[in-house]
Amino acid sequence: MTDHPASPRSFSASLPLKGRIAIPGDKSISHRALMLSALAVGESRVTGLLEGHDVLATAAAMRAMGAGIERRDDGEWRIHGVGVGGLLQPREALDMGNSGTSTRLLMGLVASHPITATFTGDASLSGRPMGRVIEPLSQMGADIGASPGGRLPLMVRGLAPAIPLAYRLPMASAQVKSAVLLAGLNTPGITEVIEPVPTRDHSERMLCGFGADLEVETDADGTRHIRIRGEAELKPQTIVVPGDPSSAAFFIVAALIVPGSDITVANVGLNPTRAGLIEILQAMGGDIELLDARDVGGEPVADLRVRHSALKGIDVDPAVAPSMIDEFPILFVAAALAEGRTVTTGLDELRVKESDRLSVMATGLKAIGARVEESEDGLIIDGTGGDPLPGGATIAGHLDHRICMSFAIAGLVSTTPVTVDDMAPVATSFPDFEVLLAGLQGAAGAP
Ligand SMILES: O=C(O)C1=C[C@@H](OP(=O)(O)O)[C@@H](O)[C@H](O)C1
Ligand SMILES: C=C(OP(=O)(O)O)C(=O)O
Repeated sequence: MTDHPASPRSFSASLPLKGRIAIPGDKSISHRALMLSALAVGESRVTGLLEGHDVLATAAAMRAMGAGIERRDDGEWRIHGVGVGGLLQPREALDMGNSGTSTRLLMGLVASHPITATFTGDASLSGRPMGRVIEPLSQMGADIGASPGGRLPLMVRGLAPAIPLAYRLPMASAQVKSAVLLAGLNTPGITEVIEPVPTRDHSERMLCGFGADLEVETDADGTRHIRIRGEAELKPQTIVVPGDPSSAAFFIVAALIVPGSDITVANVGLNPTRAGLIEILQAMGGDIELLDARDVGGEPVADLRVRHSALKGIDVDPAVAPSMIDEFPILFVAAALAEGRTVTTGLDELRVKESDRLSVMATGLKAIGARVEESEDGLIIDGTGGDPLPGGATIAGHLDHRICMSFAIAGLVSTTPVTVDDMAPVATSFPDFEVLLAGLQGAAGAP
């Protein structure tokens, strides 16, 4: 992803979206399935793995550290783990591409193994702060040399045995939590993460599934204490990865705002630590019906029927933010079409994603005629009440897949087409995005 030819695309006013699509595998769960399988003793099998560039970067890194990872023709992945403590010294730098999750979680794994690894990434990832993981991992004994500002490229020299730590998260970050827990896997004794604000819990769920000794205690005020006993032996698993709610979000919002739409989005993961967007869109008046609620691979899943709706602006409670942190760009598009004002606050974490998502969304939405004001930690948006946006601008995607997809959807409700300067980054999380979109548009035109 570092250097690629740009793929500009224009998106224009759409016919109603109709039909049914299945959402590909969850990115967060896919990363963890590969990492934990690579640390189990024996062969794990994973189906539904997201085959986006971010997850493939994790697969390549785990291979470079000794795991056997292959994809069969039927789409199942087979992973031969090396056992906790068994990671090998990679011969070359680990190229993390655009992926913050790969970088931060793998830094955690390397930190408690007797190996040294260099991490590199694309221009977006090289601008993101790694100090948040460097700090706790250094306290556990890892020696980390980073570029100025705690950025990539950086080198982690692990320490084995590492020093167990009790670490209180200074920001709501599942990546930091997971980095410390993964370092704790090969650390003698108990490593504890204290989490004042709950974030996605896929690491905890999957570590338990692989047989790690992990317990969670919740204080009366909601603070979670997650304790893992190290030097664990992980048992290989068969994993089915549920669909990614963060990918589903683009089609859910698209159906809500494109007049006449009625779609079913199948296989959507609804882990409560990820499902905040559904709650907010329903509170805005979105017609979203949950069908066939079930359990897939230890995670709640349902099919969602979504129909065009007259949305109303809302004050989004910042407490919901961690459970929809990647969905704000597309929520801002929904808000731009709603009637009245939407106010978001407490979103400073959005400034350190693949791009500064507050500033990039504010600039782009203004360019296509939305009424938006940027504050220090959120956006204030006055919607059109369902009228189309003027559109007619070229949007810089800043190597941020979620920005690119958000403006693609905005184009569907714009009078003049919206051009995204480069859709290539979408392949990091959702390679089939445009194919699925075309399918829903095609179904509308079908007899
Ligand atoms: O742990 C994870 O898989 C992720 C955690 C979140 O990041 P932070 O931990 O930085 O909030 C999220 O934005 C990212 O897309 C995936
Ligand atoms: C923030 C994201 O991912 P990462 O941090 O893994 O790059 C995302 O997918 O929106």
